[in-house]
Formats: sequence, structure tokens, C-alpha cells
Amino acid sequence: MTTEAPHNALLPTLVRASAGTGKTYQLTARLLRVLLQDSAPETILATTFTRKAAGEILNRVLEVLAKAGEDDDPEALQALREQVGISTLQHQTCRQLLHRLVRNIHRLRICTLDSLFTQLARSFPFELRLPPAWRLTDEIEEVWIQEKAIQRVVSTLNPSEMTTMLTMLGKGEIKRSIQRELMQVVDTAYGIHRRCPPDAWNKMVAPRRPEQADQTRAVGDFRSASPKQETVLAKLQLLADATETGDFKSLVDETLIRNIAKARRTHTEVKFGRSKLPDGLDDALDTVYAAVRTELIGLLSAQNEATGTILTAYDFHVNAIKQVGRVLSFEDVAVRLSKLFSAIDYDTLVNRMDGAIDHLLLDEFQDTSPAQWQVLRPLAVRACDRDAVAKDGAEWQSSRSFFCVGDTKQAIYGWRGGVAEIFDAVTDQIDGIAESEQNMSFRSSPDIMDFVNVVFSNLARHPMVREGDPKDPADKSAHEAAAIHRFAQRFPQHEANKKTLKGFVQIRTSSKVEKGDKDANDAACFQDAADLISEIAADAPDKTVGVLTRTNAAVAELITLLESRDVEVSQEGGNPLTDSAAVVTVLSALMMAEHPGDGRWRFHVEPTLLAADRSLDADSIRRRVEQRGIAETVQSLCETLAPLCGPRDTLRLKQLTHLAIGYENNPQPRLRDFVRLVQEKRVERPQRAQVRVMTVHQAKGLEFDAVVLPQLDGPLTRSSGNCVSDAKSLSQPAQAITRYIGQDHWHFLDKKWQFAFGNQGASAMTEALCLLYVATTRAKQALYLVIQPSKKKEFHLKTAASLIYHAVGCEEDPTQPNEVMHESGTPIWFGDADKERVKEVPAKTVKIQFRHATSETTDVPEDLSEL
Ligand SMILES: Nc1ncnc2c1ncn2[C@@H]1O[C@H](COP(=O)(O)OP(=O)(O)OP(=O)(O)O)[C@@H](O)[C@H]1O
Repeated sequence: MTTEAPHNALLPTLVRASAGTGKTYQLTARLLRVLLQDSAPETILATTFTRKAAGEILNRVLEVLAKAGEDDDPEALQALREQVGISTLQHQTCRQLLHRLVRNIHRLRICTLDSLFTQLARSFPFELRLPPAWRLTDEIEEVWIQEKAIQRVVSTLNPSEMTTMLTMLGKGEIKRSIQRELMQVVDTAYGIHRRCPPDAWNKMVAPRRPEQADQTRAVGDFRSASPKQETVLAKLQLLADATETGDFKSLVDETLIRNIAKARRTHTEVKFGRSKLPDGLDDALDTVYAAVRTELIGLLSAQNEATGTILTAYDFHVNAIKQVGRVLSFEDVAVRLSKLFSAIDYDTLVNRMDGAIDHLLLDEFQDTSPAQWQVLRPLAVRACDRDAVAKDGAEWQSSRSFFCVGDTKQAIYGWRGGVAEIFDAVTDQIDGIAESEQNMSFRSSPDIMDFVNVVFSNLARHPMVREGDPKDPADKSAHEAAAIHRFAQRFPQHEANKKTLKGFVQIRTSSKVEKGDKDANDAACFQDAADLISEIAADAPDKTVGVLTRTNAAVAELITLLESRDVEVSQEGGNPLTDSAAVVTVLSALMMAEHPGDGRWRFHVEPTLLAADRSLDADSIRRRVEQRGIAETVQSLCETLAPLCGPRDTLRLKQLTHLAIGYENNPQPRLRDFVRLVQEKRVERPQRAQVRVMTVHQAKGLEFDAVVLPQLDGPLTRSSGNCVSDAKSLSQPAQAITRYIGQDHWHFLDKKWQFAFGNQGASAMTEALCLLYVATTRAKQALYLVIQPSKKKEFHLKTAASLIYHAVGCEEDPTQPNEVMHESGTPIWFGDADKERVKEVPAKTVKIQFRHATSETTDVPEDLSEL
């Protein structure tokens, strides 16, 4: 059976494939193998992460079969033979398969996980308690429903309950408005709340406060102590006062309290600064520490309880609203399915699904969430049946098969539940699965691959990275350092397939704004990056350039800077239409009709052509909406404005009209909701420009000839988490959840929670490294990193820039502006060989000059305000 099966039998396989190694190629190869052994299309299921990727796989299957089917294209046939590993494959077989496939194309399921889950849900309407004729919501409708549910939560609590709840949520303080506080709770904790048992928020229990007698004794000890140093005396008085009045909350952030925890952990004396404390205070210090701990854990536990109460009420209302509206989100479907599938037997599944899935192929597997894996697992286990591989004449046939491919180094969706450990879950839970690894990039030049290898293998050169488990589990940065170390250790060496492809890597510092704040220095860095990008675009007009940022705000800023330099630029994923002044005018006219008494809208519309048209006052627009609907009104407003607009705004007005036509299908179209939709929905421009700007998340799966990374400064991870669970593995859902507390307070937690918090910090750091990996591996030929000059020579902060600086072994002074820190490869990577001015360069330093669009100068002045 499988043990003797040859390499071309479709054994259950998991492929760990690095960036650019051709995951789509391999998945397509496997799919073709399955089809070539005459498996019925309806028994095959291939899933990917985006609809675009699903379309790409189907296209590739049809395309290679069509080419290999041509009698006069022996090369295409040979390429396909190599791809599928069948040396005897004939033109005619390819043609026959293509015809069969085209006739049955509707039966072949190549789809996203979201769409698979929606199909599965339709097979279990009763078990999943789905409302009849339900439909899926989109992100914007989800936000509206969320707000409505929060309003209901607020209205069901009486004012005093609400005040108590808010006080508990804010750990004793009311910091925000009710709506904003609850919105934040829902945003950050509802996702995890709905996957946990109802009592999960009640598991963090505050320890008992020390006995009153012990507290009284401690006060006496503090008061009678006579330290030499005034500062120590003042601190002991403070402890005594707080203990006497029971005001332990005021001590939560005291350094001395933190020092007690540290001393107990390291079995050393308690100190304050460099000063020793007087002898005989140990019991008193332990008493006050225990009381402060009770206070903080008590506040946290109250916050958890309030969070659980709010979320339970929210869950009730949000479900009620959705049930009445007959709508569900993808997430709702996944949660309901995962609960159902954890207890279902496969035969029921097959009966209800109208046919079995015998061949399962999963792409981008690292982004599968635990809940999604719970749904896929029964399908995978069945597809891995070892007895399904048998010899049929000369050929091995696999009546079932399982294949999954992904890259743990590209797991960048931790925030929506994706976890790299899912790979280990597959190898643990599926017997006899074969694993393979691919590290040969078909995308990037050797120079890019060398750089990527050097950076990620040497991350541990950063001065703040230490090996091994954190000695102090309450030290967040130790958990992060360990995560960086692990990433480097596990990093496989990549190779470039295209050995002669020219490549270039450059790290340069941007200009410095003396005494400038962070915003000023960010702006200077973006200005320099925009200059660089416009140079690349001009020098290499037939090469694509990807500009990848961390934040959406940076995308918007860079687009503005590039447009001001006349660079043709587009944004992946699109912008809201409000990036056009013409669209904003139309929206103001609509808002003027909705709120005729509010002068703001009239003020905005007045100087425009719309105001000149007397038939377009607030009343007439409102009447038109009532009589003819939103779409027709929007169209007529757009037509009035269009003659004044350039091509860019005209296109946006057209897109606005399309949006309005689509919106009108909404059961209750309302003007203000439409305006909000326009403000939030991203609409892509139809044509891609040579330069494309996007966040690294949006760049996943894409490739560019040159990549520019202008936002590598700033902390790698966000400082605070949201909530933390005690989940130990993917198969065991969390039993306990708590709200996050800042790292200065981790010492109050017990060890179990310290590790849970630390693991969360480590995961966030791993995800940040994955993002950096995705960013650097999008480049085919050239990679430009623009970093801000460091404030100090010890470039120690944990930023992407400093990790790279140390990993590459840069020796240049990082505080210097406009310097090349590292350079390798061929600077004229885009030119023909005979046009090359410079050949291979090893790492070197050159003073660089920026050409600001607003200035004729070639040297950057120290102070940007001079420009
Ligand atoms: N076997 C192959 N032979 C030649 N070119 C290939 C092969 N496999 C992939 N390629 C090419 O290499 C590039 C990268 O392939 P692909 O996008 O499938 O990689 P990937 O593994 O999905 O990358 P990533 O995970 O980084 O998105 C593409 O341009 C693709 O056409």
C-alpha cells in the first residue's frame, strides 16, 4: 500500500514552501495529477485565500492543458510532463482532459475558504440555526450592525449599572465615552469571546488580601525603620501611608513594589535605586506587595467580569439583529461550522454535502485559523485514507488524496486567527503525511536571495536578542528576543533559480530634521523615498515598482508625494472615493439635503458648480431622492460636475455612480448610510500604474521588479495587546481569557499567565518578522530600504531598521543622514549589459544626494523647512 507506493502516487503531502518557490505552480501540478488520473471534478476541492488566487489556479490549469494539447507544441507537453511527473503523457490526453474539464467546469471547486464555508453552511441550515433565505454581510454592514447592537446593550442597562460597568471596564476609571469604550471591547475581545466557554472571563481570581493584623504590623515596621537615605525614608513612609488608608492602587506603579518582585524572583535583596533597605523589613514588604497584587488582580478580574457581561449581552443583541435581518458574516459562518464539525461524523457530512470530497488541496495553509482547521480536519482525515492508493494496471491510482502547501514565514494574519502552528497540527493529526520543503526561488535574483538569507539568518546579531527561554517570564522583551532567535534558527537558506538575473540591494538613511519630532522625521523619510521612487520609475520605465508600507496612512501620504512628482501611481486594494474633491462635493450636496439646517454642507457646496444650478438646492435634491432614488440623484449630480473635472475626478465620479446603483439594491437605502459607505469603501482604479503603493499585507502573493521599503522605523510590535487566552494548543480551545495589562505589571500575574502574556508578545514579534520577510521577498531584482538616521550610535531599539542593520553587519554610522549603509549587486540592475556603468558592488558607503521635487538643489539641507 502507501509504503511501497511510488513517488507519483498521490500520497498525503504537506509542502513547506518559501517565498517565490512556486506554490501556485505546485498546487496546479497536483491538481493536474488528480485530474489526469480521471478523478471526477466534483470530487476535488482546492482552496486558496483570495478569489484572485482561485481564478489564477483555474486559468493556469486550462492554459497548460490547452498548450500541451497542441500537436505542434512539444515543449509545452514536455513542460507539463515535468510538472506532473508523468513522462508518457500525450498531446491527445491533454486535449481530452481539457474538453472534459470545460464541459464540467461548474463541478470543479476551486474557491476561497470563505466561499467553501458558505457552501457547507447551506448544507446544514437547521443544525447551524440559519435564518431562511440568509445572505452574507459585507464589512461595512457589519460595522453598522455592531453599532446597533452596542446601542441596544447601552439601552438595556440602567444608568447606575452602566456607570459600574464602565468603571470596572476602565479598572476604576471612566476614560472614554460609553459608545467608544464598548466599541473597543467588542473590537478587541468579541472574536475570542465567542470561541470560549461562558465562564472563561471569570478565571482570573484575585488572591486574598493579607490579614489586617499583618498590614498593621507592616505599617509599624515601615514607620519605625530608620534608613540613612532620605529617598528611602520617603518611600517607606509612602508604603506606610498607603497601607494605613488601604490605598494600594496608588502603589501599583511604584518602582519599589516592582523591585520586591524582582528580588524575590532572583533571591536577592530588595533595593531602591542603589540603596539597600534597612534590615527586618522583609515581612512588611511582602505584605504590602501581596496587598498591591490583590488590588491589581482584583481590578483586572473586575474588568474581565465586566467584559464578559458586556460581550454576552452584545452577543445576544447582535445575533438577534442578524437573525431578523437574515444576515451572517463569514466569521459567523466559520464559528457555527467549527462548533458543528467538532462533533460530526463524516458519513453525515457526505450525505448532506451532496457528494464526497475525495481530493483536498489547500493553498496558503499558514493562514488557516484553528476554527477553519476544525472544519477542514474531517475532510482532510478522510482524504488521507491510506487504503485509497492502489495499482490500476500499470498506473498508481489514488481514489483520495490530500495536499497542502504554505509558508510559516509568511503567517501575517495572526490578528484574524491564522497561526503558523497549524502546520504542526496537520503533521500531528494526520498519520503518515509526507513533508517536503522548497527553498529555490523562481522569483528573485541571487542578490536579493543572498540579502534575505543574511538578514534572516543573522537576526540574533541584534544586541537585544538572547537565546533560550526567558529567565524572567514577566519580561516581555525577553519573550520577544527568544522569538527573534527562534525565527533565525529555523530560517532555511534560500537559493535563486535565475542565477544570471541582475539584482541590487541598497540600505540608505534619509534626511534628518534637526530637533524635529517623529512626524517631521517620518515626513522627511517619505520625501526622500518619493524622490528615489521617481528616479527609479524614470530610469527603468518598463519595470514594475512596489512601494510597501506598514500603515494605510503611509500609503496615502506616499501617493500624494508621488503624484506631486508626476509619477504614475496606483494603490493596491484602492482608496475610498473621497480621495477626489469632486466626489466629496457630491457627498456634501447629499448631506445638505439630509440636514438642510446644518450650514457646513451648504458652505462646502456653495463655491462649486452645483450651487450655480438653481434646481440643485437642498429641497430639490431631497425631493429627487424621494421620487427617483439615490442612484439617479447621484448620477445627475455627477453629470453636472463632470464637465469641470479632469480625467482622474471624472473616473471617480463614474465609480461613485456605480456604487450608488449597487447600493440601491439595499432593502432600506438611506442617504446618510450611503455617504458613509462611500467614505469607507475602497475602490480601486481600473488601471495599474508602473508604481504601486500598498501595505505589506496587501502585497502578499504579489511580485515587483523593484521594491522600496520606506517605513522600517518605529516599534516592530504594537505596545499593548487586547486580551490574552490560556489556549495551549490549536486543538484545545482556551478555557480562560483576560484583558491585557501593560508589561510593567506582568510581575503581579502568576507564572501561568506570565507565560500566556509572554507567548502573545512572542507571537506578535514572529508576525512582525513574517511581515518583514514578505516585504523583502516581493522583489525580483532590486530592493531599496530607506531608513531614518538613528538617534544614537547604539542602534538598539527593536525596529525592523535596526534588526536589518545589525544582521547585515553594517559598520557605517547609523546616525548620519543621507548615507548608504549597505549596497550589493548591480546598481544599474535594469539596464542592458553594455549600458552598465557599474558592475557588481560589494557593501560600500557613498554620500547620496536626493532630488526633491520642490527644489532644484541636489544636496539636502539639514533642516527641511529651508525647502
Ligand atoms: N517551476 C517553476 N519554473 C519556472 N518558474 C516558476 C516555477 N514556479 C514558479 N515560477 C515563477 O516564479 C514566480 C513565483 O511563483 P509563485 O508566485 O507561485 O510563488 P509563491 O511560492 O506563491 O510565492 P509567495 O509565497 O512569495 O507569494 C512566478 O513568477 C512564477 O511564474
